Amino acid sequence: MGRYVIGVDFGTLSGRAVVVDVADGAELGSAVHAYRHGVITERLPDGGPSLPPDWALQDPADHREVLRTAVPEALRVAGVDPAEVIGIGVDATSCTVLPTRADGTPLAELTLFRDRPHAWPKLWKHHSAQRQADRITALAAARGEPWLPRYGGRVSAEWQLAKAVELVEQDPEVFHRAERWIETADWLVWQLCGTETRNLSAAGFKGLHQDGHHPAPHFLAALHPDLPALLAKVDGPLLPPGARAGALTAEAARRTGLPAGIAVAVGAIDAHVTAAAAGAVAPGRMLAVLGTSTCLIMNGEHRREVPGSCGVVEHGVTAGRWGYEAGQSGVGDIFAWFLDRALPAGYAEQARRRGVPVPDLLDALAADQPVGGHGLLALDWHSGNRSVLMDHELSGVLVGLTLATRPEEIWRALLEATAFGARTVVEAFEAAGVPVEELTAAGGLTGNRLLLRTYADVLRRPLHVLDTAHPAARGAAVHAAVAAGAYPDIEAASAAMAAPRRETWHPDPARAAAYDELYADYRELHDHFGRGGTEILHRLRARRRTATP
Ligand SMILES: Nc1ncnc2c1ncn2[C@@H]1O[C@H](COP(=O)(O)OP(=O)(O)O)[C@@H](O)[C@H]1O
Ligand SMILES: O=C(CO)[C@@H](O)[C@@H](O)COP(=O)(O)O
Repeated sequence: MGRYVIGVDFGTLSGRAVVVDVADGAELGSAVHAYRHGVITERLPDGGPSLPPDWALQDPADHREVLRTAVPEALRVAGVDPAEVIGIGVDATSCTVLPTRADGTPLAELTLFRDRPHAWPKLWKHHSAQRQADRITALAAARGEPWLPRYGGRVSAEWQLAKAVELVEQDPEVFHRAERWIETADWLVWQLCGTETRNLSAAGFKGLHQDGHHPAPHFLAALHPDLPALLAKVDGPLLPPGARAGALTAEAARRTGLPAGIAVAVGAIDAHVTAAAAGAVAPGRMLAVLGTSTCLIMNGEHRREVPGSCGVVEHGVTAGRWGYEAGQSGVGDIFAWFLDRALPAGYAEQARRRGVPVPDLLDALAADQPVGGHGLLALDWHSGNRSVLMDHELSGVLVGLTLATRPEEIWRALLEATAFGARTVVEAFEAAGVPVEELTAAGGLTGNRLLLRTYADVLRRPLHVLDTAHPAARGAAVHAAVAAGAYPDIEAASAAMAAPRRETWHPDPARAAAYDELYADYRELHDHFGRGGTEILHRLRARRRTATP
C-alpha cells in the first residue's frame, strides 16, 4: 500500500494542490484553482467606493474554495485511494493577514463588516502602510531595539505590524472587534484541523517575533495607545516548520475528500516550503523563487545581520537553523504590467500568428542583441523595493529611451533590471559574511529561458533550475510528510522527496563581463534614486496620494 501526502499552495492569484508520494516525492496529480476575485485592488466584491492606491486584498471564500475544489480534483487526477493519504500541508503568501473572531470567522464575512475594507485579508503586496513602517523603524532605531538589525535595519510595509498600525489608526472598530489577527496559512490550518496554531517562520519573518518574544507592549504603545491589544490577538501555540498542528476534522474531511484524522502540518510561507522541495536546506544553498515576486531563501549555521535583508529567524526555514530571507516585491508582476499595459497590440497578433506565447516572442526578438545594445537601464521598483532598500514608496525607473527604442528592448531591460536587483541582494549577503555557495531557481519564471540566461550571466554563477511545476505545493507536501511522522525532520524528508534539477545555466564570460559594466551603472542609478541622491520618487508618490480623490 502506498503512502501519499497532499500539499496545497495558496498563491497570489490561485491555489494549487498536489498529491505526492511520500517515498520519493513523485508528483502524482495536481489541480489549480484560480481565485474568483483574484487580487482585490479596485473595489470590494460587493461594490462600494474605490480602494485607496497600493491596496491589495483577498477573499477568504476564495481560499476555502481551493480546499473544496483543487484537493479532490488533484486526488482524482492522481488516481490514488484517499485512504492512503497520511497528511496535508498548507503554505500561503506572507504576510497575508486577516482579522477574525475567536472562532476563526473572518470579519469580512460578517454582515456588519463586509463593506469595511480593513476587515478583509490584506495581501502581502498591500503596500499602503509605508509611512507606518517608517515610524516603526524610526522608533525601533531610536530605542535601540535589539531585533531591528535582524531585519536588515528596516521594518517592511508588507509585515504584520505595519498592517496592524494602519488598521488601528484607520478603522479602530475593526481592530477592536478582531479577536484574532492571523496569517492566511495559519487560518487555513485552523480551518482544517479545528486547532489554532501559528508558524514560527511567519511569526519571525513577518511578525518581528525573536528570541521567544513579540515586540514589547511599551514599544507598541508608543506607536498607538491601543496597539498593545494586538498581542492578545496574535498569541497562540507557535510551532516550528514541519510540526503537526492537529488532525483533519470530520468537516474538513467531507469538504476535501480526505480521511478524517490525518496529520495537518503547521502553516508555512510559500517561499520557505519551496526550499524543502528544492533540496536547498543545507546552509549556503540559496533558493530563488522567481514568480510574481522573488524570494531568496537560505539556511545558515549562525545568525548574521545582513543589511537590507528581510530577516534572519531561528527555525525560520527548518527547525534548529537560522533561516534568511530577502527578495524583490515585483518581478513577474513587472513583466505582467509591461505585457498588459505597455505593449502595443500588434505584438499579441504577431505572437498568435507564430503560435507562441507573447513573452516567448519578446524573448526571441530581444535575445540576440549584444549586452547594452538597447542603450537602456531600468530600476525594478514598480512594486517598491523589498531588498536592500525596503521602501514601497519607490517606483520604477527607465532611462536611455530614444525614438528608436523598441518594445522588446524595454522588455529585455526589465528582465535585466530584476537580475541586477537579485545580484544586489546576493552581494549584500556575501558582504555580511553569509556566503552563497549554490543557487537554485524555482517558480513560474523558470519557464523563461532568456531570463535564466540573464540571471546566470548577471549573477556570474551557475543557476540550477528545479524540475517541478508546483514547487511550493510540493514543499508543503514535504512538510506534511514530516508532520505525519514519515520522516524525522525536513532535512531527511527533503533528501528523499525534493524535485530533481531540470538543467543548469552557466554564465557566458563575455556577456557576464559586459553585464558587470551595466550593473555598475544600475548600482549608481539605484543609489541615486533609492539612497537619497534625489527624493523625486518619494515626491511623486506623495503627489499621487494627495491628488487621489
Ligand atoms: N515566460 C514568462 N516571462 C515573463 N513572465 C512570466 C512568464 N511566465 C510567467 N510569468 C510571470 O510569472 C508570474 C507567475 O509566477 P508563478 O510562480 O506562477 O506565480 P506566484 O509567484 O504568484 O506563485 C506572473 O507575474 C507572470 O506574469
Ligand atoms: O513574501 C513572501 C514570502 O516571504 C511571498 O509570499 C510573497 O513575495 C508572494 O510570493 P509569490 O510571488 O506570490 O510567489
